[in-house]
Amino acid sequence: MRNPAVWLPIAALLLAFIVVCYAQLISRPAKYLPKAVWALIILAQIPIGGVLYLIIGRSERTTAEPPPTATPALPEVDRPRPVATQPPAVRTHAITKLFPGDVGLHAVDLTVPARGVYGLVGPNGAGKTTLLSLLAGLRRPDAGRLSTTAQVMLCPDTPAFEPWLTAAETVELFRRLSPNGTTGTDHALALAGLTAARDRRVGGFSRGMAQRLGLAVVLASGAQVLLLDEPTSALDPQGRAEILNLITALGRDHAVVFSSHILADIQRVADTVGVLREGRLIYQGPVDELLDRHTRPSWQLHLRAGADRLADRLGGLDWVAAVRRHEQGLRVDTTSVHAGETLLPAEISASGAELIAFNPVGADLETVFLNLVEVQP
Ligand SMILES: Nc1ncnc2c1ncn2[C@@H]1O[C@H](COP(=O)(O)OP(=O)(O)OP(=O)(O)O)[C@@H](O)[C@H]1O
Repeated sequence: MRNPAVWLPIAALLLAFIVVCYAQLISRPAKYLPKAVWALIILAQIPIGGVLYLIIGRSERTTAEPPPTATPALPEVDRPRPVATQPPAVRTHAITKLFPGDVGLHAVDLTVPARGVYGLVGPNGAGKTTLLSLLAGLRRPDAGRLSTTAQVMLCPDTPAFEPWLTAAETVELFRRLSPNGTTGTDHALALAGLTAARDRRVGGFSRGMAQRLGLAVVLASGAQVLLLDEPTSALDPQGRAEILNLITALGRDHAVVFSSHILADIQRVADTVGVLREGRLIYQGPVDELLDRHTRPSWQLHLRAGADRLADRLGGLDWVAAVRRHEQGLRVDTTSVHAGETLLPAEISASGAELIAFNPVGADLETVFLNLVEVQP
């Protein structure tokens, strides 16, 4: 090896290999570790470090980077509105992921605004979790493309952490893995409502506390796109209200994608909604627009007696769209407000039903969702 004719070409090859690795590191997002750490590994473990980086550490240009860190500002704010002038934070083009039985996702075109809360809804098995895992880069699509302009962080519905770490150590770990960390661990824990549990081991956490810890980790990561898979599913009513307020505030500075079965929560905090059914996105747009477009005039009738008689009578009328029984009486959908206001009282009177109260029903996402999911072919 003392002969320069032997080691010089080898050294030149290794140098060229390192240059190639660094060029890739600069031009692409890195996976699993921050870029600075990969840079050290490439240099310290020639050439194994470079090979390792090229195989597992190099990310596609279109997928999200691992979580960085920054302090999310969380002022008390009104419901956020999407910023139309900024490019979307995430966009998918005909993204497809199929599992045996032709289930999964079929050519979904999702557009998540740069700021605001995007509510993702759909019945069980509609593909919400699959879509979120594709957005987070945890799964590769079978077809289609995904583009993001910002870093993405996913909080699964049942986050799992090392049981022997405390809550503070867990958040601190994620914070330190992020290269530009400025978010205080205690601040993130406080926002997620875990200050009192900061020094408790995570192994003893309830499901609701684990969900809160997942949110604290997401906050400490500083990612700009936050994917929250059913973040309130294990929380009590007070906890739900707290987390919904937090999500609302986060939507001012972040793109938050929030999946839930609790449609009242989505209606409360989301400004954009995407409805998935059997792996297809059947609606995407402002929540208010969805409510306006799909809500029929509806009336709540509180009856002391005669509900069945009245329901039979209304069933055959062409201005009545639907009649549903409930404990206290009937809910009647009409084809127009005018019909409900003028014709319905006359029918109630003619049927002999004993009316206690007659109220118009406000537009609610749950009813619209059920109509969309059941009625659409
Ligand atoms: N790893 C997998 N292997 C096979 N099938 C899968 C896999 N992951 C998801 N699926 C199927 O893909 C479809 C979508 O599942 P997904 O979990 O994304 O739905 P979801 O909308 O999140 O449901 P839920 O509301 O019940 O959580 C389902 O039919 C599911 O059975």
